[in-house]
Amino acid sequence: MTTLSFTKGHGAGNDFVLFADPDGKVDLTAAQIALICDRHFGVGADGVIRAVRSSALPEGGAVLAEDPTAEWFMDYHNADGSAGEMCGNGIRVFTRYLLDGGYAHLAPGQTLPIGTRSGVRDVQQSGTGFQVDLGAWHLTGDDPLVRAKDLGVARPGLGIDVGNPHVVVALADDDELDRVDLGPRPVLDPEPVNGANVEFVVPSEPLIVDGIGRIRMRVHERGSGETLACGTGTAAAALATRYWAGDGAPDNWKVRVPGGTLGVRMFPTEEGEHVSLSGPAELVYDGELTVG
Ligand SMILES: N[C@@H](CCC[C@H](N)C(=O)O)C(=O)O
Repeated sequence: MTTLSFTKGHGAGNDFVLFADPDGKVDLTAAQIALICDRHFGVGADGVIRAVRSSALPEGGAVLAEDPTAEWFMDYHNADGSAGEMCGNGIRVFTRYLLDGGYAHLAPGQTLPIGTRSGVRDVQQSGTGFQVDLGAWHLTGDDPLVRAKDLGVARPGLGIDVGNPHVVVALADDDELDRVDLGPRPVLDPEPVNGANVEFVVPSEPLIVDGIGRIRMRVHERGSGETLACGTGTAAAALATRYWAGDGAPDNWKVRVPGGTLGVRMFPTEEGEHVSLSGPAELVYDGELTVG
């Protein structure tokens, strides 16, 4: 039996169980993680985040080679126990957890480098929440047809990688977005080799206000099902909408999701265009759980 002190947190309703394991001694199985995330038999969450020192993990070697100051690694697992490369809401909540727990410090204007399975990600304060540079993005070329319950005919998807894989589908209007049933996992044809998170988007009316693009989005996350928000998914959705909109489309976006609104910004760097995500990060309560 392992007893863990945990904290429950969320970013725009995308919720996580977080615990500290600085020296990498707690190795939960996929079944244990799935039980913790179960909303009836466990704490209930979209994922589990372990705060572990990069130096205590095999994956941490690459992280420390990229940035020797990336002391902390966000060890993220989905609700079914599968490992995720990156979590855009999770990393903001993780930052709040590190700061409130005294594991790290972040002065205004500074950045906190955090290790993830998709590399080092820099986080900084933004209003009452945080902004994370998700790094360089790319079209994957995996553009499957997507079938979802109550949506009628299959729709074309656009594959986008922002550190983890996404397929974005444009819907006609709010009625379609409200109608689609994301309980069952959408069927992708062909299925990308590593699976994908699937985002459904509609443009707001008007699409652009004061130079900022606006869309609504719902998501079915790989390994977690429908969630109230997906940070990397909002970045993929904004990138896809800008791609479809063509020349003159803005680089700043507001993405409305069932759990709130997140900001997305695209900006040039020496290694190509990066995309950043900003939004809230809340810690809700502390508890103790025993896993057998
Ligand atoms: N909720 C996350 C994404 C979590 C990982 C995802 N389900 C995957 O398997 O890639 C976010 O906020 O980005």
